[in-house]
Amino acid sequence: MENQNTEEDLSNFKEVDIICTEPQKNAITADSKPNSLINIISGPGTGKTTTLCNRVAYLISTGMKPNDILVFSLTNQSVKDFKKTLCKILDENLANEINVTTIHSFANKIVKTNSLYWEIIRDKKTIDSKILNSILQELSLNPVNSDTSKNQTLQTKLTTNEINKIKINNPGLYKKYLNYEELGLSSLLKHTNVVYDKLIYEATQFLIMNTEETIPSFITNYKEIIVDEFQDISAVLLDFILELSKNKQLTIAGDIDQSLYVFNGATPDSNIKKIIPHYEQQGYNLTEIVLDETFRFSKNIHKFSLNLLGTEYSLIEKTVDEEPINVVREQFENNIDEFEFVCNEISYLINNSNGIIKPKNFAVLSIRNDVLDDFKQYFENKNSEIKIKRIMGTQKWLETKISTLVTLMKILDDPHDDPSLFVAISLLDRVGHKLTMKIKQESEESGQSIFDYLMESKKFNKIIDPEIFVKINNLTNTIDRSDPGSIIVALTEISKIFNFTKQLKTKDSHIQFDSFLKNLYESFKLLKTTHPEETDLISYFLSNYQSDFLLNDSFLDESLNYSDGYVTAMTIHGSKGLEWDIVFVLSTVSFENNIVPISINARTNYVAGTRAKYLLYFNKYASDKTMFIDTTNSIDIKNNLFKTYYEKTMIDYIPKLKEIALPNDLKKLPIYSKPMGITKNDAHMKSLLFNISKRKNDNDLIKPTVIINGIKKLYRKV
Ligand SMILES: Nc1ncnc2c1ncn2[C@@H]1O[C@H](COP(=O)(O)OP(=O)(O)OP(=O)(O)O)[C@@H](O)[C@H]1O
Repeated sequence: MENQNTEEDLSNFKEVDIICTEPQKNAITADSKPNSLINIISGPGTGKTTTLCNRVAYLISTGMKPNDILVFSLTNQSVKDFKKTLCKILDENLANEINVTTIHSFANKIVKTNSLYWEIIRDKKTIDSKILNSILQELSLNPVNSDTSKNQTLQTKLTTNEINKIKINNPGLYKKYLNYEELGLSSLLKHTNVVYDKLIYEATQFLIMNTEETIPSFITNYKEIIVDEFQDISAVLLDFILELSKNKQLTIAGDIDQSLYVFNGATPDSNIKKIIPHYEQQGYNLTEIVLDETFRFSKNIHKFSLNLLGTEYSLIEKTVDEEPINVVREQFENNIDEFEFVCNEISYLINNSNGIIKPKNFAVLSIRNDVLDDFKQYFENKNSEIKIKRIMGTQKWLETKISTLVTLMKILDDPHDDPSLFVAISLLDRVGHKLTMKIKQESEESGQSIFDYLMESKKFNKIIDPEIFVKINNLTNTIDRSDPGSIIVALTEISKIFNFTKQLKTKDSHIQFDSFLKNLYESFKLLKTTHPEETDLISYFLSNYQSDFLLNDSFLDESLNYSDGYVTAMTIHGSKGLEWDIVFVLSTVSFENNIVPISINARTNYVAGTRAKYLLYFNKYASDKTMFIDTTNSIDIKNNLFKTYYEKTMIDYIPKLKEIALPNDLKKLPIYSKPMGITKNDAHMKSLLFNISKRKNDNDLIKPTVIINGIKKLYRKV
């Protein structure tokens, strides 16, 4: 076979059978062919990620090289989870050779290597008044007079929400908007999502405009592209993926019903409507596989979740066989009562389980960060012996102005890094976009870096104090790159030089700034213990902060190593793809002292409800009543006494799935139980202990339905 080397390398590995279900097997072993699509449709806990990882292992066992496979996921967290699962299946060194990355990080490399970077941060064209008008029309705003269109800019008009509205309702128009480089530097900082889309758009354009010969091999060398979390992809991302996977095998997996990022521009419906015909019409190979068995929960949680979604169909045929426990639906008058209840339940379960139930078995989820912060405080005051941890799903700081600190760190790393200095000097008083462009152009003409040019030509001295460059030189020469303290001091100094703290206008952003520096300091200190050989922490940080664990506070926790773990408190959005034995979903309707109501849609509820393996508490505020989980009475429904949050489900998007789906009888309510903390209902405790301890003794209760062996096997180090 062509991959001699891989086969030789693999001789060091032991063969292990893949244990999986029949549909999983079909997805794992489907042929990898150019211009071919495998669409894995999968509900919660049906092994989407596990199956994709097994597929990677299988492909390698059939002779593919690790660098023939490119795996995309959407967020740093999901990339991390994918890598973790891959390491459990493959030998760690082999697993680390597979490129698992976010789509944005990969596109960023394409754009950077092709010096399109400048194009992105520069105003090129003025927007066409026709396009501007169609965008305004889309938003039901007044049209502009074509005479004034010359200076019309969208950046002052559109909020992030408005941009997202165009993005979702009219992807074609949005792409035109991206093409018209109406995005000045200030709007780049304002609409982070647009910057990301612009990046993807430029990378796609690069692929379209170039041929196989002119595209660097690191972009084209892959044979198979795998995309996890496909449901959360936007139209702009889909274009990029389709372009990149030309002549390659594309394998996608997702669950539209768990798509949470529609507010952020994900377009699961139009993506499915586009990708399937794209392959069908060209006569390409298309394989659709439905994973029909969940390994996460038994039938009670399944029925409850389907009712949360408001769907009459289920694609999951088989649930877990454990002792079923009823879902608890308890109501509260205020959040102190709710917090008190949750705290009592957790300590009751832990303290009466003979050590079988541990803090790590619990998660407390909410749609709201502030509620979780309050809950954590309450919990710590009450249960000082049980540890609780707030996990942040996304690296929030990357979405804020604080991310400019990375730019400043790049200058500390290398003052001749032009793009960074370009951004930094625009932070200075009296320095506008025009002047920075002039400096850039002149430095280019002189053949010098911006730093050298400004130091040597004294032309801009009146506006930019030359002392700045002397100070930066001093900083970069004296900084001890292996010393966390020295780096933080230098970062604070350079922030002062560029007036950065002055730019942080609100009290919140100052608090963020301080906590970011503190977090960074702790991460660097920890890094020194985990990677003692690393002498240049700055460059380690810069090459890893996008995709790695640094700054992710769950990383800090791993080293804390509480013997029984901690109770996790996190947002529903952050919890996607994760699972716990016992999950509390806090009520979502505002209480009196929390007056901003947050609307929650069916999919968010569905993701929250399907995080629990054995026991789910789905709390509610007293007056909050939800159709199909609290009532099926048609008169109540007619009188609008019960809310609906329902929207289209997977079956609406792919109607042919109805043929294989099972009915879910919405007219029958799932059965609820009384909370055991109040009634001390030991029947629940018994089932819970039975399930948790049985799993421990029985190697996670894995019951193989199909074993792929004999011909194809995967490998793990001996
Ligand atoms: N064939 C199998 N036999 C036993 N357990 C399995 C099998 N496939 C997957 N699992 C287990 O099921 C659980 C869920 O798997 P995984 O996280 O891959 O599902 P998922 O579909 O990606 O979940 P989600 O939809 O929530 O993101 C994991 O604990 C995994 O180990």
